[in-house]
Amino acid sequence: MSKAPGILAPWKRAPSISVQKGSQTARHTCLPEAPFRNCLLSVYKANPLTVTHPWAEGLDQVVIHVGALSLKESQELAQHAAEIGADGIAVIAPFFLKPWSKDVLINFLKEVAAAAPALPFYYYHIPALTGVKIRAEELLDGIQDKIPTFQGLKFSDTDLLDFGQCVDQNRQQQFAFLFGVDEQLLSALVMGATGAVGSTYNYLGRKTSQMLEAFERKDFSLALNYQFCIQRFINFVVKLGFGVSQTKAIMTLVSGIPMGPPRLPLQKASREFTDSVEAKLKSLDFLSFTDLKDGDLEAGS
Ligand SMILES: CC(=O)N[C@@H]([C@@H](O)[C@H](O)[C@H](O)CO)[C@@H](O)CC(=O)C(=O)O
Repeated sequence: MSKAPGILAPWKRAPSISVQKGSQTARHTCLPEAPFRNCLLSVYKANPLTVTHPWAEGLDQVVIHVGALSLKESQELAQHAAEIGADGIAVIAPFFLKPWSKDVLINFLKEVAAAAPALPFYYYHIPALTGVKIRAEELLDGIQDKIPTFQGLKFSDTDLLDFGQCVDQNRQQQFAFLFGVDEQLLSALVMGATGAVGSTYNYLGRKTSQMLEAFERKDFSLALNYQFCIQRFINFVVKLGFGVSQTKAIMTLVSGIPMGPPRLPLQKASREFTDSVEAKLKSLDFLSFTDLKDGDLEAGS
């Protein structure tokens, strides 16, 4: 894995990218649907990512999310990911017709993984959105016997008991444990997270990098200060109402790159939201005035 500015040692085994946009530098794991969650399910098929896509340039690795509601569609996406040279695939649990037991979910994942047998496979655990609450710790028990390409887990849940047990019970494996609750990342690092994937790293990269550096230096008090600072921002936007549309609006605000409007059924974030966020980012010293770019806020919000 190549080195890049802002790379920190705990992120060794995770497939990762370094993102540098203006003053925002961060290294984080890349599941392309995270920065572009509209790609998840509905959009990917119509607009498949390619590893030569401008967004993928300079990335260390590209892991493509191929989850879908139908097994066949998921397998087709997995094959396509292999054909275009992805470094791995990730899959969420199907959530309309849900798997109700660990064995059923494993069988579904196994069939998807088998469609791209040369690619590392990641399970994307996000029960708040899928409604599939099978504990990750149970799922990981013996998973490589069923899915030999299993490489790791993206864990987007606040259950740190479950996350900790995933790490603790798999110490002999070289799995990637990628954490997805940005406001709790420090706790997950203590538990053994090897990487992170999250929406806020697209614009809070610098503060997150500083937290990771402090953690690496074992300056836990400073790391906690950074985590609290990040929490203050996330707490603020959660109270205003925070989701994919708002993420797009903030990314446009910070980067100046128009992210485009969200697709139905999502509604674009209001101008009032964007204005409040801009003021908050400045008051928390996340951004100076010059960091903010003149993006096309209409297109991006
Ligand atoms: C439920 C959810 O959206 N979680 C986010 C977090 O990054 C989240 O936005 C952040 O922790 C703020 O709560 C990620 O884990 C998932 C994500 O970014 C994605 O799939 O697009």
